Order: sequence, then structure tokens, then C-alpha cells
Amino acid sequence: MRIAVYGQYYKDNTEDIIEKMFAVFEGHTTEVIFEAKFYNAIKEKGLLKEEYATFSNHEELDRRFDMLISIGGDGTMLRSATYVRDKNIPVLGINAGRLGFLATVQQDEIETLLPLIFENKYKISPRTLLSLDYEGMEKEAGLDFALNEITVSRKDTTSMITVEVKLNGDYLNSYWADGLIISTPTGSTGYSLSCGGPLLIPEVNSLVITPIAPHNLNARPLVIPDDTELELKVSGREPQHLISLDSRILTVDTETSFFIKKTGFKINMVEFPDEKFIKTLRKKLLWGEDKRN
Ligand SMILES: NC(=O)c1ccc[n+]([C@@H]2O[C@H](COP(=O)([O-])OP(=O)(O)OC[C@H]3O[C@@H](n4cnc5c(N)ncnc54)[C@H](O)[C@@H]3O)[C@@H](O)[C@H]2O)c1
Ligand SMILES: Nc1ncnc2c1ncn2[C@@H]1O[C@H](COP(=O)(O)OP(=O)(O)OP(=O)(O)O)[C@@H](O)[C@H]1O
Repeated sequence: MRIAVYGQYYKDNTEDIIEKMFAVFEGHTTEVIFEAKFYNAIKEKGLLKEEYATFSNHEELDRRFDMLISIGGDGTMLRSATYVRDKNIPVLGINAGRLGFLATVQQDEIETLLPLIFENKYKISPRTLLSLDYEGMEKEAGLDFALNEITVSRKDTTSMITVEVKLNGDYLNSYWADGLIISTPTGSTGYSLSCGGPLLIPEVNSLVITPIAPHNLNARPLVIPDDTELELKVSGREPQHLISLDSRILTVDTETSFFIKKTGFKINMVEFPDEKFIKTLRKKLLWGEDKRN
């Protein structure tokens, strides 16, 4: 099996994770490739017995790889998607962070769950992504799509912005708010949730439009079909506003029309039979933990 490994940080618990992971790899024929910066950090600590090949950008990550293992929290999982892009390489997250909603394998589960990938005892959960486009946009790697959400928000001001939204060319609303979130089902448990948005099961073919602190009191999160093309335009006191794609941020001039739609590819997340989304809701968002009834 060909496995790519990605992580953003080297912390105290990285050693334990790497050791457990390689203990599982032993006894299986594996070809491992590391993201270059992560590799250097691990190598410096003398954790590896052999030399490994590395990749530094999405072009160097070969389609032939069978899986990408992301070691970190949800932020690291989001960044993993920028390497995998449309290559169909399944992504598995080992949680070294705090919440780890997307990184579903906990550190103490590595020995029990990781062997299942060699026995083909896992499922793929294909995740919808969103793409961004506007005139003059620089198409930098990883800056034109999002796995969680695309958010527009105010910049350098406490003054609210007005976000005009059209769905498939039809005018929907002008939100007067701190910003607006267009979320995928995956992102529905992230920022959108904090702003009162509904949770979507990952397989649902929908998107959510969630306003951030709207002053129009009748504005509510709206669920729309995921084949909708959205056109947004921001106006406000400042000449510029922000657009974020997951953890990445762009500054854009106000009055610029920009377009958001589903990408032609999906990110395949690895899901183990006992670690389905609804179980994650109970584990990570503590559903069912209220013992009063
Ligand atoms: N107020 C908020 O809740 C808020 C504000 C900004 C960004 N975010 C989220 O953070 C993401 C970026 O991550 P980051 O690491 O750069 O920021 P970060 O370090 O501020 O972490 C944000 C938190 O959101 C959680 N998170 C991220 N994606 C999630 C998902 N799909 N389901 C459940 N929880 C999720 C992470 O576990 C982390 O605890 C954004 O895509 C957005 O969804 C949330
Ligand atoms: N490779 C790693 N090894 C050890 N610890 C890590 C690693 N990557 C991340 N961490 C720890 O997890 C924290 C969060 O990581 P990351 O930015 O990936 O996730 P996050 O978006 O903050 O989400 P979460 O709430 O799931 O942690 C880091 O500050 C660090 O403490």
C-alpha cells in the first residue's frame, strides 16, 4: 500500500503517533512518502529508521497513492485537502489536536483502527467542496476551493457589511450582517454551527447559507440544493472585505461580484464502521450525554 503522511506541527505527542503508526505498517508492504517540512521535523528528532521520499506541493503527490494520513487536528485535515485536491486519494485523520471532528482516529485507537485499512475494512465518505471565482482572481494552489465553507466578512471596521446574494441568477436577499457563510455538509459542524446553522449529514446534497450576526432579525440559515450557483456582492463603508476558504483568507474589493459553486471533484474521507458521523456527533458534540432523560 502506498501511503502519504502529512502533519503541520511537531509536538510532544507526535513521537507516540509516529511510533504507533509504523508499528502497524510493519508486517505490511508499504511505501511511505512524507510531506517535506513534517519529514524534516521528524527526522531531526531521530524518529525514523529509514530514509523516505517527500512531497512539497499537490503536484508532487502522486495519484498512485492509496491513502493520505493526516496527523493533527481539523485544521490539518482541511490543509490535507489542498494536497489531495481532485486525485481521489482517501484521507484518514489521526487526531493530535483538540476537537478532531474530521480527524476521527484518536491516538489510543491507532493500533486497533489503522490495521483495518490493510484489510479493506473501511468505507469512503465522499465530501462536497465549494469553489470560488471572480474576475482577476489569482488561482493559487489551494486558494480556490473549500471543504468546510466559504465565508465573506468585514475588514478593518466594526461597521456591518451588506451581502447581496443571487441563487442561479435570482435575487435572494441582501444580508446586513458581520458576514455570510456558505457551508458544505462537512462545514456544517464548524463555523456555521456556531452561527446557528443546522447540522447536515455528510451525504446530503445540500449547502447552507448562514448569516453571521445579521441585523435583519428575519434572516435565518437557509438550506439550498448543492447544484445551486451563488453570486455574491458586498457593499459597505470600507473599500475591501475578506473572503475565507476554510483557514485561508483573501482580501477582495467591495462591489466585486464573486461566484460560488460545487467543485467537480470530492474529497474521499476514510470512515470506519464504528466511527460513523452520527457516532461522532455523540462523541464530539456530546449528543446523548445529557443524562436527565
Ligand atoms: N466561531 C467559530 O466557530 C469559527 C470561527 C472561525 C472559523 N471556524 C472554523 O475553523 C475552520 C478553520 O480551522 P482552523 O484550524 O484554521 O481554525 P481554528 O484553529 O480557529 O479552529 C477552529 C475550530 O473549529 C473546529 N472545526 C473545524 N472544522 C470543523 C468541522 N468541519 N466540524 C467541526 N468542527 C470543526 C476545529 O476542530 C477547531 O476546534 C473554518 O473552516 C471554520 O469552520 C469556526
Ligand atoms: N502533527 C502533530 N503532532 C502533535 N500535535 C499536533 C500535530 N498537529 C497538530 N497538533 C496539535 O493539535 C493542535 C490543533 O491542530 P490543528 O491546527 O490541526 O487543528 P485545529 O483546527 O486547531 O482543530 P482541533 O480543534 O481539532 O485541534 C495544535 O496546536 C497542536 O497542539
